[in-house]
Amino acid sequence: KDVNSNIPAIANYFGTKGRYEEVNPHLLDDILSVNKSILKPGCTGCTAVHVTAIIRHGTRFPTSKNIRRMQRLYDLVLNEAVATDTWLNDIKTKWHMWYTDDMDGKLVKKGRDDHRHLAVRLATLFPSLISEENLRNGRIRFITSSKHRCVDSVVAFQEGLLNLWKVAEVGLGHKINDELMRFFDQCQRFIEGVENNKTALEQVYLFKDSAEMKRVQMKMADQLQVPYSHITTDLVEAAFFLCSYELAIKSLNSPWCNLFDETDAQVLEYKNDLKQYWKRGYGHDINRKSSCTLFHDLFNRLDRAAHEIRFGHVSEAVTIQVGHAETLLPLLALMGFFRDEMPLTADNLDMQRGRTFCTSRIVPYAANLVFVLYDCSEGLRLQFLLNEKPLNFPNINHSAPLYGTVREAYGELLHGCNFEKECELHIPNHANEL
Ligand SMILES: O=P(O)(O)O[C@H]1[C@H](OP(=O)(O)O)[C@@H](OP(=O)(O)O)[C@H](O)[C@@H](O)[C@H]1OP(=O)(O)O
Repeated sequence: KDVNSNIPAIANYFGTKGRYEEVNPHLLDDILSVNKSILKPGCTGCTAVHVTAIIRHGTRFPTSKNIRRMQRLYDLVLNEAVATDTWLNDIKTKWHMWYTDDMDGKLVKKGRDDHRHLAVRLATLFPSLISEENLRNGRIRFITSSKHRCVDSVVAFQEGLLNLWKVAEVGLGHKINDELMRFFDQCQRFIEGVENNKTALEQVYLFKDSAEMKRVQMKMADQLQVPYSHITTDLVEAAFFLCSYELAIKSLNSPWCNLFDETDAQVLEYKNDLKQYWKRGYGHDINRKSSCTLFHDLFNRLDRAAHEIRFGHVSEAVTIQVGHAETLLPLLALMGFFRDEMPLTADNLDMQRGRTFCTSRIVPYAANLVFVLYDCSEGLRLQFLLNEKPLNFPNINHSAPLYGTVREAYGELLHGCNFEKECELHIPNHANEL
């Protein structure tokens, strides 16, 4: 059966729990296909001299928080739901709850394949940089978050390269660096002001009580023929996530998907986007300011390559950095990508249907930000690829502008964006404050 026909219509609305294939559907036919024409940075005599790739881990299991919710939903369906439809009967008699608490966000086999295949596609795009020779002579550096799903992803990425070149283990390593890949854990102002501050996600809570969400809850209760009060927003989300995980992990169009149509899915997608916007995106300045460390690290690498190429040799040809959706989103916001005119709020879903801050399109599993530095006849150029597709820097109308133009555009951040200053907690000293 054609694999594409087995994809639920709502698969494009799974937000940060979406498959990479939904963002790049051509990969469903050929997982290793690349489009080299995107690399023509619109100039002559260009040679790629450095690549930095900041990559989200691959497909993972649900976190324990969501596994518990899924178990509660499954129990409710088994004990209370009246099965009239075939799909509901399938949930009650054929499907079983196979997720267990110990899975807690760990990488799944599909997630390892996500990174193995991404490694091969990037090596195909940049054969002179992501090469066996550069791997052997230590010109490819691997950095990861300490979380198991990220460590397992970077190992899978390396396996993809070793398999491609039919090379036995060459003692590859990776450096764990949470200061870079989990910067949000070390930013006091973020921890106090957002992570541990319920009011920071007020719009998410308001949306949970919105008419749009109530409609989805009541529809689900009606389909299951259970009292409205038994279907909370958490259980609605658990059903939505079950559909997303069954597709992402097992490529199945699960019976759970029948609970939602595209209108319902757009409501649940917006709820997730509200969470990401207010916790990782433009909602609070500190969200993006906490990524200053990663921003400066990126441009320090690019600057070093730009300096070294003048002497004909770039010491670090490739940097592979593996993190989380919450690593990529704040950096994208700091650099001005996907900024809507209007903030995302609980009451403006209808006006935000065409929003640019849409995590389903930006950060699926294995999402990746790739920065390519070219040495061209007219100077150095920088190209940005998001999920293997070119994306212009904000307010720069060129697919690979001069590197100096990009540095100028980010001049204020390059000369500022001091992590310590941005993240320190301002403890009012009453004597001075008076
Ligand atoms: O809703 P869950 O518990 O899955 O949220 C996870 C994050 O998953 P996401 O919301 O991005 O789908 C997870 O991000 P990931 O990129 O590592 O998958 C994050 O690490 C984890 O802490 C949960 O985020 P939260 O903000 O703590 O809910």
